[in-house]
Amino acid sequence: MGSHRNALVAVVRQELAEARGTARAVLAAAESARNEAQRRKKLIRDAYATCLAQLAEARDTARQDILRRTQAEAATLTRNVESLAALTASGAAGTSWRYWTPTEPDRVGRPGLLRIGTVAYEAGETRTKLPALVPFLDHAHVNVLGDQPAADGVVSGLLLRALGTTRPGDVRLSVYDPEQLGGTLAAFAPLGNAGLLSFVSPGGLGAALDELVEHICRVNESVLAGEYASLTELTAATTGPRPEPWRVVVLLFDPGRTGHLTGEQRAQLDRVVRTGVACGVHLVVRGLELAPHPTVERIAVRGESASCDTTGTLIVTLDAAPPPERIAAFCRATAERLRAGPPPARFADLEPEKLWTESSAHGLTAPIGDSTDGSLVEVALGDDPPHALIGGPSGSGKTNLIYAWIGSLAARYGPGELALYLLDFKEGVSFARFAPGPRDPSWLPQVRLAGINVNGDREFGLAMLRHLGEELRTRAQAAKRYEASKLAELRAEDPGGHWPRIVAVIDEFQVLLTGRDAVADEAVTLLEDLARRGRSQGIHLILASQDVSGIEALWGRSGLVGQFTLRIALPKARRILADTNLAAAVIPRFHAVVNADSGVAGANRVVRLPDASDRAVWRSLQRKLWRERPETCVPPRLFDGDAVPRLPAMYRPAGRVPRGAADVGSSPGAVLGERIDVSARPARLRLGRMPGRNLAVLGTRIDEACDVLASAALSLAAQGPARFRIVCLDPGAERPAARLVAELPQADWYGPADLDDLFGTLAPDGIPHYVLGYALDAAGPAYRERLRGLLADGPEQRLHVLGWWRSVPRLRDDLGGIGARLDTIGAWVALDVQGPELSPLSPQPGGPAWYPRRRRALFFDRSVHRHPEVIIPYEVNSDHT
Ligand SMILES: Nc1ncnc2c1ncn2[C@@H]1O[C@H](COP(=O)(O)OP(=O)(O)OP(=O)(O)O)[C@@H](O)[C@H]1O
Repeated sequence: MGSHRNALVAVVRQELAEARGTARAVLAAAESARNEAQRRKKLIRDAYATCLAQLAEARDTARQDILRRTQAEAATLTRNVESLAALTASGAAGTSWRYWTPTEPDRVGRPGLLRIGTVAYEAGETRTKLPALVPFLDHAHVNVLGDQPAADGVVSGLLLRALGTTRPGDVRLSVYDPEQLGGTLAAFAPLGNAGLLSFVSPGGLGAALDELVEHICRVNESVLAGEYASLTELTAATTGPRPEPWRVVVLLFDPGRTGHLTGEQRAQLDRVVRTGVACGVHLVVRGLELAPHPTVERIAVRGESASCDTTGTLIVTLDAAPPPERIAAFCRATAERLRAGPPPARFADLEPEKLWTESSAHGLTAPIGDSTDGSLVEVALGDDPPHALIGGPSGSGKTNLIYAWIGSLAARYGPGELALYLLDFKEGVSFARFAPGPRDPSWLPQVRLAGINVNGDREFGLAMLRHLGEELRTRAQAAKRYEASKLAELRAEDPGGHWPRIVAVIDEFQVLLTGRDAVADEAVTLLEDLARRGRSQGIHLILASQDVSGIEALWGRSGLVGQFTLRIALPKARRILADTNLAAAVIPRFHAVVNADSGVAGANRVVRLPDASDRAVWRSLQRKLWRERPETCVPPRLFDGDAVPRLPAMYRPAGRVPRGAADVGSSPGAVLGERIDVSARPARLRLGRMPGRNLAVLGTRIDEACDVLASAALSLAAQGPARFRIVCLDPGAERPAARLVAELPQADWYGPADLDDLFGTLAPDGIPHYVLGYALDAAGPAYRERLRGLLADGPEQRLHVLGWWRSVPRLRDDLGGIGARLDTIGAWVALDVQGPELSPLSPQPGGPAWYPRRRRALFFDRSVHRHPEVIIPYEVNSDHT
């Protein structure tokens, strides 16, 4: 029993032990599960915290980014708004009173917005202020409501800004101030002296409103006449001054009172509100609410602040009222200026709104200034009048007038419509501005030729006239082909052709005509032809002179002067207008009388001329036109009488020396200098195998003689194989002669002791030989015989002498003395040799009319010239200029 119990106990114990073991295991598993759960919970907590931190960081970055962008955008926006404000309310429209001065608009300027105060604005971290702007002239009536005296400050500020941004006389004020009897705006009273301000009496409001309504009716009926919607539109369409001034009517009511207006007055006021702005009538009403209308700008004043329709809910901090003494000073100055008349047009006012829109088929019309009422005065060139004569004493403004005219034409007519040829016989460079220069690369695209410092070179004037004469012939032939009788018809028949109108301006033209010589005779003939036939071929002449005798010389040639029906007389000009027409004697400085009827009294128009001489103003127009030039446009030819041309590189030997066998051509051309012509061609002497093909350079100017010989030799060397023998018998010429030897491919040097050698070795070998003789007259009698033989027989064997003799008698001595035949000298270049001395060499009895001058030479080639021609010896080495 005891063992059974023991056994039972043992079983129970065993089971208990097992149950405990199981319970322990279960506990351990539960604990491990709990631990795992706790670990996971911690993990999740940690992840959550990280997530939160990351989110916070991301949010922070995003916020920073947004803030940065907002700031940048706000800054840009502020800048834009500021520049917009500066643009729409520039100068007197927006400057604070401290720095305020009136700014007159240009002719095409239209009123913008006006500042009344500032609006505070947060631009990022900075607080900034923008001008608060309201519309007024051409845009709105202004209705100021609220506290006085700030409201009065707004009114006087707006009025001053409006007056200061318009021309004197363009705004007329009426003030109705029944409480203060005009005292509120007393500072504006000086305007009354010029009729720009009137006060309406306390009982006169009804009549004043009736008058305004009638004015609006009249503007609608006779000024706008159904063609324009508003005065603004009409003014924009015309070039003249504003057809009607703005009428600004200020009505100052006391806000504390009521019953300001009768029913009839209210109805009239409403009519003005509805219709006034289009007709230039603007109300400024304080203390009475105007009927709502899109053209009413309401400004509600509270203390020193305000809100208005334009700025919406933004609070405007109002500017202080302008100081009364400043208003009064401005009004006095305006009245004074009005009495003195409007200021003359500025050069920029002559510019059209768009460049190069005009066709010159029927003529050239351009304003050159304005009349005393401010409207531009146009001057026409075409079939009638075809040509113009300008006169006025020195300093009266002829050059300035020419600049103004050229600028005005050039802005309207492009290079396909207008070609300009400009010549100034005065000493000076007035036309140089049209050509590219070292300081300004721009040029006027219409200018084909500009001549400056031409006073000594009448031949250049002649060359220009000849060139125009050729153009006239070309046009006449084309007109004949197309059966056209004038340029407009030719252009219509030949639309693909290039037929611009040509305007040739010759300042101090009388220089060309004075003197009884071949130049004057030919110039008159050419001018007469151009004046007579140029009219129908679109070639127009503008001649200017300060010299009465020069103009009188023209009067003697009735065939010529009769064509110049357009006369422009500057102050104190004589003989430009008809004798009975004394207008030029009484016009003030910088004015001109324009008369398109040959100067008869009754056809005068007085023009105020703008200042077109100012280089900066001119340059701004020229640069604009230059940038617009078509690709085909080439710079003008500039002839400067004071400049010495250099021998062009193409006439100098370069690169490979031509081989002996190369073909040299039958008559190589020796280049001697630049011709005085429109295209600056070189003067050439053909050296063929014919008797007399030698050259004599005559005179004592060593530099120029050396340059002539050097350019002849170098240009011959550049054309093909040739052999040169340099004979230098004057120590003064040794340097340039030695330089020439150095530059020539095949040249030998002969000094005074080598003359036997020279003559002894000269033999024809098929290649041209050129003997360049410096001071050949120094060879002396011993060599004369051989020299004569060489001159006579050499050219046919291609042996040519290009020699310098220091005088004509010495040349003659070398050739056989008095009575000697000079046939062996087929061509000569005379430097400082007087005309009569050249008579033995010249076809004209008594010699050519030639007055030697620096860097000019007379060239005569018996085989091509009827008369000698003036040339400019090229500078070959730059030792002497
Ligand atoms: N309309 C003008 N407004 C302002 N200045 C002007 C005006 N016209 C001319 N001038 C100035 O007057 C001066 C003389 O003018 P300009 O050289 O045109 O006269 P001119 O008649 O050509 O004289 P000259 O025959 O001696 O050359 C210049 O300094 C020029 O700038």
